[in-house]
Amino acid sequence: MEMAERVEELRQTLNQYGYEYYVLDRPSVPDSEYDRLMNELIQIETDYPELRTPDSPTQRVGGAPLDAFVKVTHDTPMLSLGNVFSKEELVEWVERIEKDLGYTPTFVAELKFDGLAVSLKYENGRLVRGATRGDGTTGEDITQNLKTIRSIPLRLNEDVTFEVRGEAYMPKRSFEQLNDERERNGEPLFANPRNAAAGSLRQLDSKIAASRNLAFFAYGLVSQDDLVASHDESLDYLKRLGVAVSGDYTTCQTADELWDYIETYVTKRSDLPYEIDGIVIKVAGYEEQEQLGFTAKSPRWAVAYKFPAEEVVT
Ligand SMILES: NC(=O)c1cc2c(N)ncc(C(N)=O)c2s1
Repeated sequence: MEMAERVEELRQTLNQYGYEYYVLDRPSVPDSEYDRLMNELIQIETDYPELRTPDSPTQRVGGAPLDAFVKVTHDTPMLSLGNVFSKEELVEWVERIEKDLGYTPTFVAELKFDGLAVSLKYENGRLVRGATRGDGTTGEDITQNLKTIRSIPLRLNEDVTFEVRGEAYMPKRSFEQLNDERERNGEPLFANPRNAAAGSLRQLDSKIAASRNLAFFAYGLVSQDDLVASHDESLDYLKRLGVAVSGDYTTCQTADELWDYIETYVTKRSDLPYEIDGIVIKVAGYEEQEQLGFTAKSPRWAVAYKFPAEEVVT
């Protein structure tokens, strides 16, 4: 078989196995099979360096540490969300939307992951840039570190060009293991998974980021073309492309349904393998989002219900 064909075949197989393992958490082959194919690809790319490309699964852990992060400007600002802290405030927010639209739209309720907001730019299905939110307009290029996150695909199932927005986070188990290790080494502990994720993604040496077992959930996409017509469709579309999307979202028709969803997670959140600090509620339809627009710093068509701060058990 032609070497280039074998390389492409190995890449597609390894990307599929990686997706099953890291995104679906449902591997279809034993680790030994994955490692065998990965070693074959590494060997071929070593013998034929011209066949090695940035989107190869062998290129997840970058080269030499950076001296600094390059600043990037977000074509579409990464806005922050307005917050509500009670059912009354949530009902007021829903009523304002009903008044603006003249009817009650469909809402999507999702988990609010407590990590670091990031932007992933894909061109023709390949990850070309990963960046932090920064101040919403200017972030930092942390592509090398984000490529080490196994649930971030380097190559999508379709050659689309768009931007994915989501949260890079550290699962609770990774956080506990990291702090146990730091305690053994007499290093300062991280206060919480969010700080640990932020600290990991600020590392100039991507080998350190790669060692921190970070994960990622997409929660939106930005595109110039009309790929989908609503937010819930965008989540299904991202899943189809091989991007990690949390399955814990639901559509709601009323404030009461939204509040029921919030209440289930007030208790359920402690059982989740990652931290959440609230529930994000969005108007589902892109036309309604367009109609509602933005305030100076936040969308009018989305809000975050923040859980009460947990009493710290001393
Ligand atoms: N700042 C933002 O727009 C968002 C921030 C977050 C977050 N931290 N977690 C989840 C979502 C979501 N499910 O939409 C959003 S949206």
